[in-house]
Amino acid sequence: MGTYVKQIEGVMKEALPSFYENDFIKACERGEILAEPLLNYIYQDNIYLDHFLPMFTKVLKSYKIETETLLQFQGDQDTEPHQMMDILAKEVTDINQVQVVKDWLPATTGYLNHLDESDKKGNFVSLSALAGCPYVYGYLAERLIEDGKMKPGNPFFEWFDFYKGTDGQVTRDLLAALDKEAEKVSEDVRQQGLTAFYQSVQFENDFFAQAMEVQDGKKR
Ligand SMILES: Cc1ncc(CN)c(N)n1
Repeated sequence: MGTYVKQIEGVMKEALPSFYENDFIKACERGEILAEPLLNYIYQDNIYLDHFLPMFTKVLKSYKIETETLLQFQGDQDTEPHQMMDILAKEVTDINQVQVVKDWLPATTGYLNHLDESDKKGNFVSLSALAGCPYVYGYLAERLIEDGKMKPGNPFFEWFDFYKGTDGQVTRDLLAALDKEAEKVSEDVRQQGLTAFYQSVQFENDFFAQAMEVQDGKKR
Protein backbone atom coordinates (compact mmCIF):
# COMPACT_ATOMS: atom_id res chain seq x y z
CA MET A 1 0.00 0.00 0.00
CA GLY A 2 1.40 3.38 -1.03
CA THR A 3 1.63 6.55 1.01
CA TYR A 4 -1.29 8.24 -0.70
CA VAL A 5 -3.71 5.42 0.05
CA LYS A 6 -2.49 5.30 3.65
CA GLN A 7 -3.22 9.02 3.94
CA ILE A 8 -6.68 8.54 2.41
CA GLU A 9 -7.39 5.77 4.92
CA GLY A 10 -6.16 7.99 7.73
CA VAL A 11 -8.64 10.71 6.73
CA MET A 12 -11.55 8.26 6.83
CA LYS A 13 -10.43 6.66 10.06
CA GLU A 14 -10.35 10.03 11.75
CA ALA A 15 -13.79 10.92 10.41
CA LEU A 16 -15.44 7.66 11.53
CA PRO A 17 -16.50 8.91 15.02
CA SER A 18 -18.41 11.80 13.44
CA PHE A 19 -20.37 9.31 11.29
CA TYR A 20 -21.13 7.30 14.43
CA GLU A 21 -22.49 10.54 15.94
CA ASN A 22 -24.65 11.27 12.88
CA ASP A 23 -28.37 11.12 13.74
CA PHE A 24 -29.21 9.34 10.49
CA ILE A 25 -26.67 6.60 11.16
CA LYS A 26 -27.70 6.40 14.83
CA ALA A 27 -31.34 5.84 13.80
CA CYS A 28 -30.19 3.04 11.47
CA GLU A 29 -28.16 1.49 14.28
CA ARG A 30 -31.22 1.53 16.54
CA GLY A 31 -33.22 -0.04 13.72
CA GLU A 32 -35.58 2.93 13.83
CA ILE A 33 -37.35 3.36 10.49
CA LEU A 34 -38.09 7.04 9.88
CA ALA A 35 -40.01 7.31 6.62
CA GLU A 36 -39.51 11.01 5.94
CA PRO A 37 -35.71 11.04 6.29
CA LEU A 38 -35.43 7.84 4.26
CA LEU A 39 -37.55 9.16 1.39
CA ASN A 40 -35.77 12.50 1.40
CA TYR A 41 -32.44 10.71 1.40
CA ILE A 42 -33.48 8.65 -1.67
CA TYR A 43 -34.68 11.76 -3.52
CA GLN A 44 -31.48 13.70 -2.83
CA ASP A 45 -29.37 10.67 -3.67
CA ASN A 46 -30.98 10.37 -7.10
CA ILE A 47 -30.06 14.02 -7.76
CA TYR A 48 -26.54 13.38 -6.51
CA LEU A 49 -25.99 10.18 -8.54
CA ASP A 50 -27.33 11.77 -11.74
CA HIS A 51 -24.41 14.18 -11.52
CA PHE A 52 -21.83 11.99 -9.86
CA LEU A 53 -21.95 9.03 -12.25
CA PRO A 54 -21.17 10.86 -15.54
CA MET A 55 -18.24 12.62 -13.84
CA PHE A 56 -16.97 9.35 -12.42
CA THR A 57 -17.24 7.67 -15.83
CA LYS A 58 -15.34 10.54 -17.46
CA VAL A 59 -12.41 10.37 -15.04
CA LEU A 60 -12.22 6.57 -15.12
CA LYS A 61 -12.14 6.68 -18.91
CA SER A 62 -9.40 9.29 -18.93
CA TYR A 63 -7.31 6.93 -16.79
CA LYS A 64 -8.43 3.86 -18.74
CA ILE A 65 -9.59 2.25 -15.47
CA GLU A 66 -12.09 -0.41 -16.43
CA THR A 67 -12.66 -3.14 -13.89
CA GLU A 68 -15.93 -5.05 -13.93
CA THR A 69 -16.98 -3.74 -10.52
CA LEU A 70 -16.37 -0.15 -11.52
CA LEU A 71 -18.37 -0.56 -14.72
CA GLN A 72 -21.25 -2.08 -12.78
CA PHE A 73 -21.07 0.64 -10.15
CA GLN A 74 -21.50 3.26 -12.88
CA GLY A 75 -24.46 1.46 -14.35
CA ASP A 76 -26.74 0.62 -11.46
CA GLN A 77 -27.54 4.06 -9.95
CA ASP A 78 -27.89 2.37 -6.54
CA THR A 79 -31.38 1.21 -7.51
CA GLU A 80 -31.22 -1.84 -5.26
CA PRO A 81 -30.33 -0.06 -2.00
CA HIS A 82 -32.84 2.70 -2.79
CA GLN A 83 -35.52 0.06 -3.18
CA MET A 84 -34.55 -1.47 0.15
CA MET A 85 -35.09 1.87 1.90
CA ASP A 86 -38.28 2.54 0.00
CA ILE A 87 -39.70 -0.80 1.14
CA LEU A 88 -38.78 -0.01 4.76
CA ALA A 89 -40.43 3.42 4.55
CA LYS A 90 -43.60 1.86 3.15
CA GLU A 91 -43.69 -0.60 6.05
CA VAL A 92 -44.10 2.19 8.58
CA THR A 93 -46.17 4.78 6.74
CA ASP A 94 -48.49 5.60 3.90
CA ILE A 95 -45.79 7.24 1.80
CA ASN A 96 -48.34 9.40 0.00
CA GLN A 97 -48.65 11.26 3.29
CA VAL A 98 -44.94 12.04 3.36
CA GLN A 99 -43.86 15.31 1.78
CA VAL A 100 -40.55 14.89 0.06
CA VAL A 101 -38.52 18.05 -0.58
CA LYS A 102 -38.16 18.47 -4.31
CA ASP A 103 -35.41 21.13 -4.12
CA TRP A 104 -31.74 20.46 -3.86
CA LEU A 105 -30.83 20.43 -0.18
CA PRO A 106 -27.66 22.27 0.92
CA ALA A 107 -25.35 19.27 1.28
CA THR A 108 -26.42 18.03 -2.17
CA THR A 109 -25.60 21.40 -3.73
CA GLY A 110 -22.40 21.79 -1.72
CA TYR A 111 -21.16 18.29 -2.51
CA LEU A 112 -21.87 18.58 -6.24
CA ASN A 113 -20.23 22.02 -6.40
CA HIS A 114 -17.23 20.55 -4.68
CA LEU A 115 -17.03 17.74 -7.28
CA ASP A 116 -17.26 20.33 -10.08
CA GLU A 117 -14.52 22.46 -8.53
CA SER A 118 -12.31 19.39 -8.05
CA ASP A 119 -12.85 18.42 -11.68
CA LYS A 120 -11.46 21.81 -12.73
CA LYS A 121 -8.24 21.00 -10.85
CA GLY A 122 -7.53 17.99 -13.06
CA ASN A 123 -8.11 14.26 -13.17
CA PHE A 124 -6.15 13.31 -10.08
CA VAL A 125 -7.92 15.77 -7.79
CA SER A 126 -11.23 14.87 -9.40
CA LEU A 127 -10.74 11.12 -8.87
CA SER A 128 -9.71 11.76 -5.26
CA ALA A 129 -12.88 13.79 -4.65
CA LEU A 130 -15.09 11.21 -6.40
CA ALA A 131 -13.52 8.37 -4.40
CA GLY A 132 -15.32 9.66 -1.28
CA CYS A 133 -18.60 8.24 -2.60
CA PRO A 134 -17.76 4.53 -2.64
CA TYR A 135 -15.07 4.83 0.02
CA VAL A 136 -17.26 6.25 2.77
CA TYR A 137 -20.09 3.76 2.25
CA GLY A 138 -17.77 0.77 1.88
CA TYR A 139 -15.72 1.72 4.94
CA LEU A 140 -18.64 2.76 7.11
CA ALA A 141 -20.66 -0.36 6.31
CA GLU A 142 -17.69 -2.60 7.02
CA ARG A 143 -16.91 -0.88 10.33
CA LEU A 144 -20.54 -0.85 11.52
CA ILE A 145 -20.89 -4.55 10.78
CA GLU A 146 -17.46 -5.56 12.11
CA ASP A 147 -17.91 -3.43 15.25
CA GLY A 148 -21.23 -5.21 15.93
CA LYS A 149 -23.21 -1.96 15.63
CA MET A 150 -25.17 -3.32 12.66
CA LYS A 151 -26.31 -6.89 13.13
CA PRO A 152 -28.50 -9.32 11.15
CA GLY A 153 -32.07 -8.74 12.27
CA ASN A 154 -31.68 -4.96 12.14
CA PRO A 155 -33.96 -3.69 9.31
CA PHE A 156 -31.00 -1.78 7.84
CA PHE A 157 -28.59 -4.71 7.91
CA GLU A 158 -29.18 -5.65 4.28
CA TRP A 159 -28.64 -2.06 3.19
CA PHE A 160 -25.25 -1.79 4.90
CA ASP A 161 -24.29 -5.31 3.86
CA PHE A 162 -25.02 -4.37 0.23
CA TYR A 163 -22.64 -1.41 0.42
CA LYS A 164 -20.03 -3.39 2.31
CA GLY A 165 -19.89 -5.64 -0.76
CA THR A 166 -20.33 -3.28 -3.71
CA ASP A 167 -18.70 -0.08 -2.54
CA GLY A 168 -16.13 -2.05 -0.58
CA GLN A 169 -14.91 -3.74 -3.77
CA VAL A 170 -15.10 -0.53 -5.81
CA THR A 171 -12.98 1.14 -3.15
CA ARG A 172 -10.30 -1.53 -3.39
CA ASP A 173 -10.15 -1.15 -7.19
CA LEU A 174 -10.09 2.63 -6.97
CA LEU A 175 -7.37 2.72 -4.34
CA ALA A 176 -5.11 0.59 -6.48
CA ALA A 177 -5.59 3.06 -9.33
CA LEU A 178 -5.16 6.13 -7.14
CA ASP A 179 -1.96 4.76 -5.67
CA LYS A 180 -0.50 4.28 -9.14
CA GLU A 181 -1.54 7.74 -10.29
CA ALA A 182 -0.27 9.39 -7.10
CA GLU A 183 3.26 8.37 -8.12
CA LYS A 184 2.96 10.44 -11.28
CA VAL A 185 1.77 13.77 -9.88
CA SER A 186 3.56 16.49 -7.91
CA GLU A 187 3.42 16.75 -4.11
CA ASP A 188 1.26 19.85 -4.52
CA VAL A 189 -1.32 17.95 -6.61
CA ARG A 190 -1.26 15.05 -4.13
CA GLN A 191 -2.04 17.52 -1.35
CA GLN A 192 -4.90 18.99 -3.37
CA GLY A 193 -6.22 15.45 -3.94
CA LEU A 194 -6.08 14.66 -0.25
CA THR A 195 -7.89 17.89 0.64
CA ALA A 196 -10.55 17.14 -1.98
CA PHE A 197 -11.04 13.65 -0.54
CA TYR A 198 -11.27 15.09 2.99
CA GLN A 199 -13.96 17.53 1.86
CA SER A 200 -15.94 14.74 0.17
CA VAL A 201 -15.90 12.79 3.42
CA GLN A 202 -17.32 15.81 5.27
CA PHE A 203 -20.02 16.21 2.61
CA GLU A 204 -20.94 12.53 2.94
CA ASN A 205 -21.59 13.07 6.64
CA ASP A 206 -23.63 16.23 5.94
CA PHE A 207 -25.54 14.39 3.22
CA PHE A 208 -26.83 11.80 5.70
CA ALA A 209 -27.53 14.49 8.30
CA GLN A 210 -29.56 16.71 6.00
CA ALA A 211 -32.15 13.97 5.48
CA MET A 212 -32.91 14.14 9.23
CA GLU A 213 -33.28 17.89 9.11
CA VAL A 214 -36.32 18.08 6.88
CA GLN A 215 -39.77 17.96 8.36
CA ASP A 216 -43.14 18.22 6.63
CA GLY A 217 -41.45 18.89 3.33
CA LYS A 218 -39.40 21.80 4.68
CA LYS A 219 -35.84 22.23 5.79
CA ARG A 220 -35.91 22.84 9.55
C1 LIG B 1 -24.13 10.71 -1.49
C2 LIG B 1 -23.77 9.29 -1.72
N1 LIG B 1 -22.56 8.83 -1.38
C3 LIG B 1 -22.27 7.51 -1.60
C4 LIG B 1 -23.16 6.63 -2.16
C5 LIG B 1 -22.82 5.20 -2.32
N2 LIG B 1 -22.16 4.90 -3.50
C6 LIG B 1 -24.37 7.15 -2.49
N3 LIG B 1 -25.34 6.38 -3.04
N4 LIG B 1 -24.71 8.48 -2.27
